[in-house]
Amino acid sequence: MAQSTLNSMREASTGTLVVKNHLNFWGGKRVKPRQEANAEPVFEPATGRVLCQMYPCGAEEVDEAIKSAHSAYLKWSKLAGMERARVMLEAARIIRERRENIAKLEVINNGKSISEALVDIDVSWQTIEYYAGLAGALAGQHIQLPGGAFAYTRREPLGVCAGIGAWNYPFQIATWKSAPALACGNALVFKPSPMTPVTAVILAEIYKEAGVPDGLFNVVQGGAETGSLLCHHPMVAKVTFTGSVPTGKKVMEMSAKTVKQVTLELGGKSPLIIFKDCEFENAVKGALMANFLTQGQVCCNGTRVFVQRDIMPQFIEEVVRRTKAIPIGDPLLETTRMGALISKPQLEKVLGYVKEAKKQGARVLCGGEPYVPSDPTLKGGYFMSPCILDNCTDDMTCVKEEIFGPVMSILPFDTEEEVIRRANNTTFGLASGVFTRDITRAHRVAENLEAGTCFINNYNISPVEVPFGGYKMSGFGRENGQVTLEYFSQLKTVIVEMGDVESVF
Ligand SMILES: NC(=O)c1ccc[n+]([C@@H]2O[C@H](COP(=O)([O-])OP(=O)(O)OC[C@H]3O[C@@H](n4cnc5c(N)ncnc54)[C@H](O)[C@@H]3O)[C@@H](O)[C@H]2O)c1
Ligand SMILES: C[N+](C)(C)CCCC=O
Repeated sequence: MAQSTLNSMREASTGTLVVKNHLNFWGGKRVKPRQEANAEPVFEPATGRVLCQMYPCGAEEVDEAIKSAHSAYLKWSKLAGMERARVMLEAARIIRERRENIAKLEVINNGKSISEALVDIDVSWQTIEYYAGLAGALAGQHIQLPGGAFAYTRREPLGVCAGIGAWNYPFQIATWKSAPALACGNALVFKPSPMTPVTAVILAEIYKEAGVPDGLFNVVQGGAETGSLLCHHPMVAKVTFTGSVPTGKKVMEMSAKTVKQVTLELGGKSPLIIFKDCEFENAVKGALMANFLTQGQVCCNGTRVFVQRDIMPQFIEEVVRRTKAIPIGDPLLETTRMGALISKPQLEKVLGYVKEAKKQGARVLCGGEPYVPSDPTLKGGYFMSPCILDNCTDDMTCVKEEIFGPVMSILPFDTEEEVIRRANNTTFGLASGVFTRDITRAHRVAENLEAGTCFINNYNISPVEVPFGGYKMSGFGRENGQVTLEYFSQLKTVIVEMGDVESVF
């Protein structure tokens, strides 16, 4: 089934695909929506055309998906780690084999360029492969106690977990959540963003084809209401959420009612600090990587670019020159480097931020305008030209708020002490970056920045082996890396007496 859906992608081009298959998945198969009344159109960002309809799941459907997950969990959790690993490795292999077609479908639904989507799909199978490798290594401790008694700990799964995803990395988010969850012996019910419903169900089909029990990875479609049903459900042990800060707060509040564990991967307004002793060419490339991937719709983007005053003129000249040269257009073309934003409202919101920045005194050095590609198919797409703002100050809205679009704000600084204070002056704390040739300074700055990640002399790379997550209001818990196993498992202590019970009674 997965293969036949994906096979149709070979011929698909921008503006041609219509998705008609059911997008819910539980009990090991696609499930017809129960009610078609609340259908929401899903758009192809590059054309503005309707790609499919999304039918939100109601309480009965969510309950069915969770019960299906629970019965799969009872079987899956009894397998040895190595047995789970074998199935997961097969899923990773299938994704790798079908990477082009999955990436194409992702592009059509999300609007990002195919060159980026291919990387996202590669990161996805690597994530599953990585956690498959760790599944067999899950282990407890043995603790010797007096009189021959001893204790041991068991690392056990949590049960049924719920995943709620954002729209910027639809397939990758589903794998970042499912791979560690499944490796630890859990089942997952995943709700993608209502704007990007089409690729999570492909992942569900691939897991099934690889041999997971029916119900182990399920997809329920919907928006806030469906998400809140997951957060309230008594059979859900944990919610792993990726999205905005306001929604994250609600997820935490709802989950508290039944004391569910929560992981929150939220937004950011990350600082990127460029010292005058940097390797200049790399710093400019780093600033572009920090701002313009996925049309700037990246949680960890370094959108506050602090540049040491001495190199400001050269930096501006070069970063603007390169930004103006970014090829915008049909995201399925290999030469395109910037596709379309996710939706018309998102495009308008981002353009609104640029307008507001100008009103507050920022200067637009390039971009910040709607962009209409010459290809007539793309006339209704949600494109804009990547924007660089200077003359910015720390109190401007464009410098304080997460824009989630291709808008870089440049801020001059003089000293290290000053820039660290200003970089930390935010409620967010997802990521940060520093470019310098001074190794001592690099580590000192990394230590002092209040963020879950600090990139030194690069930006926005995320190897699956390293933990990713926020400080402050950017959330808590981690994805990727070994540590994430701790967020998808719980520790049981078993105490064993080898002698007689010494009773005080
Ligand atoms: N830290 C990370 O790893 C990371 C990654 C990607 C995106 N993000 C953040 O996500 C945001 C953009 O994504 P978005 O617009 O999809 O975010 P969002 O908060 O609007 O939605 C995220 C998800 O939550 C669901 N949702 C909305 N209301 C809900 C409710 N009341 N209960 C339960 N679920 C609910 C949505 O349907 C969607 O699936 C940005 O702030 C970005 O920084 C963070
Ligand atoms: C893969 N990146 C670029 C590090 C993005 C991770 C997910 C954030 O939105």
